[in-house]
Amino acid sequence: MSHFTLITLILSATTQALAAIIALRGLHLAGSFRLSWICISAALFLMLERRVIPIWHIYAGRQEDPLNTFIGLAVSLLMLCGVIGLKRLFQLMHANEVELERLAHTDFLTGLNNRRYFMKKVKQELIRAVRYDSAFSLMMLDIDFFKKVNDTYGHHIGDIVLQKVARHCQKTVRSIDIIGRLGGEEFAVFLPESGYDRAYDVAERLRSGIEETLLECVGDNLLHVTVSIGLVSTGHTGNSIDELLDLADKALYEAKTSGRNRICRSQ
Ligand SMILES: Nc1nc2c(ncn2[C@@H]2O[C@H](COP(=O)(O)OP(=O)(O)OP(=O)(O)O)[C@@H](O)[C@H]2O)c(=O)[nH]1
Repeated sequence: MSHFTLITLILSATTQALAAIIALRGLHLAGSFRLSWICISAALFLMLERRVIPIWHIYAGRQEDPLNTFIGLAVSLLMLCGVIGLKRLFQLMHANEVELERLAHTDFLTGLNNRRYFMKKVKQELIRAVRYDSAFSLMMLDIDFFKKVNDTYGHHIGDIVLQKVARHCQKTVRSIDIIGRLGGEEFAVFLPESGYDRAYDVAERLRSGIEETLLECVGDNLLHVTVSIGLVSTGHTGNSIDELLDLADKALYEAKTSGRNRICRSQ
């Protein structure tokens, strides 16, 4: 190996090792992959250039040529960087997958389950409820005169109201309850192991809690909203999720037409 090749290799190896260290501190997927690949290729190249350097010779004290010792150490370092880089790459890929899955299930504005995922989870719960003949309830909740909020304060404030109502719902229900944003200003909550009385209590806590809460989102002005709720409870055990939502929607419509800020039950 000529002096020129050697110096070029040393410089390139040092640069790559430094770049790999930077990469390990949070570089994105493609960068991490490229750097690991470069480190490992550089290490292999160095090994082949010296006709395969047995690294363990260095540690066993059998390597006498100082150049070989140096290249052996460079190979070890590059290999190490490459392996750590690969490990980081797999971690990033896994984190990306988890994040993509989360995004596919989540409503971007409120952080609740989106409609599709809500339906999927409720379908599973329904199968369980039918099998064990257990009680359940489903409620649909809609913010009253929400168009007026948007028209008066703007869409941005409307979004904040949606987020605050979503947070209130999340805080009020149990962790086993399934809550989702069906779209617009409409939310749904599925309550496993809950017959009408228990579900009505929860619905009333949601309704009164939102009515009493003054939303601090319009500068110094406090905003006040109410919700209407349609409730369907067991007795409809044989129904599909679509049929249940339809029943809850009809009850919600009744709550809207009979004055809003109230709970109506599906008959
Ligand atoms: N800020 C905001 N507004 C939304 C969003 N999605 C839907 N809306 C608005 O929600 C409003 C819904 O209005 P309507 O369906 O007339 O219902 P409403 O005014 O709440 O009246 P009632 O339901 O009958 O009490 C519309 O103005 C939509 O533009 C959203 O993500 N953000």
